Amino acid sequence: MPESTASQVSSFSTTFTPAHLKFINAKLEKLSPEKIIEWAMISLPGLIQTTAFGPTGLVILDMINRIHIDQQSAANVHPTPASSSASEDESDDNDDGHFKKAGYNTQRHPVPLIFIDTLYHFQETLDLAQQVQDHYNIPLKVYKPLNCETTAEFESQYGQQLWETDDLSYDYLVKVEPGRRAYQELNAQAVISGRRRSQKGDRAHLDILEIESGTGLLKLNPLATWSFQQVWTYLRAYQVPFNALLDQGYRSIGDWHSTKPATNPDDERSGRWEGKQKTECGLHVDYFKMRAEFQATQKKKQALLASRDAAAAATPASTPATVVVQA
Ligand SMILES: Nc1ncnc2c1ncn2[C@@H]1O[C@H](COP(=O)(O)OS(=O)(=O)O)[C@@H](OP(=O)(O)O)[C@H]1O
Repeated sequence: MPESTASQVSSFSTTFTPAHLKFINAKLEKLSPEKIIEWAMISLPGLIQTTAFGPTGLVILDMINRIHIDQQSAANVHPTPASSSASEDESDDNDDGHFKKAGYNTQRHPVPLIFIDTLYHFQETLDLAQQVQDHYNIPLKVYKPLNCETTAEFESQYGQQLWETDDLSYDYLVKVEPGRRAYQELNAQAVISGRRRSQKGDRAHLDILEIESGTGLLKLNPLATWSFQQVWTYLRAYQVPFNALLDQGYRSIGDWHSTKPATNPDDERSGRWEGKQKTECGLHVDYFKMRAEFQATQKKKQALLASRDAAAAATPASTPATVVVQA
């Protein structure tokens, strides 16, 4: 990390107060996205990137790929959790051994990359995921809804079109839970996301660095200040692969059933959840609140099923029809 960046934002501490956070954000606001990412790669332990391969995430991915940090600095980024059972090979890896075990080449791409496969993505998004892995020669960690490999498996457990009947449970099952599982498995302490202020709605006042209450998980939004046009210009200038649907008027791309081309040129998320009040999928809202609401919904559903079963059991079996046999 160049001296200038390190000294501009140097007071990171995992126990910082809201005042520290404000101070750090004031410093980050003055840095370019590249410098913000560089700072995070050096200063934030357990840093990962989560992406749906939206244009913003692709710019971030490309920037990460262009940043080279030395081994000593990498040691600060991904400390190995203390493990008495580490083999000699693993202990030789020392500082970045944890992520090597998880299949990441910390030399080439030091920030693990995760994708939550909801099982309802467009084929174009899945193709792009493969294209990006090939282009950058990076491993991708894919997380799906728990115990579900296919849409058929998901629907056999939760029914068809769950997003229509119970969108909160749908969001929790396909996005929120897999995301949390990813953070836990990778020991993530800081997560890079592709949100920007110009995406409006809840994102209009987004801080570059956020801290999640209750968990202390850090969330970094390095392109918070960029417009769609800046993102697009970068993608073209650096020949970054992007989703083929962008050429068909799509701007923000999630599940196929909740995504249309943008209907308002001034609002890139106007094609999401058309006709609904909804503006977020749950990944970026209060996790504990979301989980509590999901659990309450499940309880209600179970109570309803139990009362239906009880009612069915209390109904006397219908009298078999009498068959009159004519002599
Ligand atoms: N499926 C999935 N897997 C991993 N990460 C994901 C996913 N969906 C959203 N994100 C993260 O949220 C960023 C904003 O996404 P969106 O604008 O599409 O909104 S939303 O999250 O779907 O509501 C998004 O930014 P991009 O990296 O530009 O895709 C990611 O950081």
